[in-house]
Amino acid sequence: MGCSGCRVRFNFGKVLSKVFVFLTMVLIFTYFFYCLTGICHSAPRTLYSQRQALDGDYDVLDDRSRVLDNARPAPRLFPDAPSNQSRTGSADTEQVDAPVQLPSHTWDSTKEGTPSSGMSVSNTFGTKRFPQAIIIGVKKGGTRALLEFLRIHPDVRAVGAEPHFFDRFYDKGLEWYRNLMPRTLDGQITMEKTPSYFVTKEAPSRVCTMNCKAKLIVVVRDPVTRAVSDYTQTLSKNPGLPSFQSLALKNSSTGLIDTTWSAVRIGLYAKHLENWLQHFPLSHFLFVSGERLVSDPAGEMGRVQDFLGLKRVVSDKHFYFNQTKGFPCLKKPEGSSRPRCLGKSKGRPHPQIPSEVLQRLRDFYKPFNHHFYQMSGQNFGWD
Ligand SMILES: Nc1ncnc2c1ncn2[C@@H]1O[C@H](COP(=O)(O)OS(=O)(=O)O)[C@@H](OP(=O)(O)O)[C@H]1O
Repeated sequence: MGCSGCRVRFNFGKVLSKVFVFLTMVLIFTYFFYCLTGICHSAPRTLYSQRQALDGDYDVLDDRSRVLDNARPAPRLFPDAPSNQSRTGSADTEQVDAPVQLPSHTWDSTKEGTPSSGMSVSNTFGTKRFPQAIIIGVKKGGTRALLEFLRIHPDVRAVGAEPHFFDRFYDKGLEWYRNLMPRTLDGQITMEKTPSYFVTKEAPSRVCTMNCKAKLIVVVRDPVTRAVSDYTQTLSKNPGLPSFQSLALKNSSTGLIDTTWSAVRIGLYAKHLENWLQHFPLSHFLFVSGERLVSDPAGEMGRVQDFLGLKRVVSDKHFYFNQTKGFPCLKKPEGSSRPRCLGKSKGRPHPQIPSEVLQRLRDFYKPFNHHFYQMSGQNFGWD
């Protein structure tokens, strides 16, 4: 009697250990399945993203908005949106920024999009494709605002951080680049923005090697204000920087402009555009006014959506003017807790620059601006 009780307990123990082994195998199998479909890749922060966080133009909010973008459910598609080219899929490489304290009015996607909590199954659907449209410039033109406004569109998926593939990381190869892209479904557009492409000599031929049909967006802003904005950004990281005028002028008595200073050189839009036009026809470009993106974001977004062949989804109902920020911000999306403005690194107050220095720069840019108006067929009214 006692012995048969032992046997029952013994058998029960065996069954229990078998169940345990079975469950462990199910767990391991499930883990590998998710790894194969890409989810495990989301957690670690790559060396590359850390490098970007240290980079001059990098906005820490950007990566987290990318996490949100990759985590949101698959959006509804519009049949009239352009179709994608590449169809091959590969593993995800999410980039996750360390949490930082954010002011309540800034873009904050940490709550909704942490890799542990927010990874929806939509992440496993779709295909990583090369971008069909790229915001190639210009630095300090308003490129971040444009990309974030575009990301509201259900048919646009974009890399949050700047990949810098066609200028800095080209030797990593096209597959590396495609792996950075979010997955898209048919009819969705893949996008990225790296404003330094516009002034990179090799970028046009490299972009053409990837996709000669790519649509190219350039956000342009008065080159004088742009130069001051560029200087303000550098100054914020290096408070010991010499004055704007000492960098902009070769010699204060002659008043000659130093075109070797990147803050000045980037504003020679006609010169950079000439380089791009050797590889792409003008019809592939859309020039967005950085000024109108602030004064009339919905109007400018209408042009951008038309250019991309998208239905006009982003409209004036998405924006409001935030008096504190001094810029348009996105209205509180349904189901979200707060409205969204760009971070502190966008819309910084500019230092006072002597008016004669600004005037000297204006005179210097005038012929280049006019040449650019002729080339682009648009008068931006900077002078
Ligand atoms: N909605 C909104 N919110 C905040 N800022 C806005 C917005 N729209 C355009 N801008 C202008 O964008 C300027 C920064 O440009 P970029 O995003 O291209 O800068 S960067 O090259 O990525 O560093 C930034 O320049 P500064 O004002 O000099 O900081 C802004 O003037």
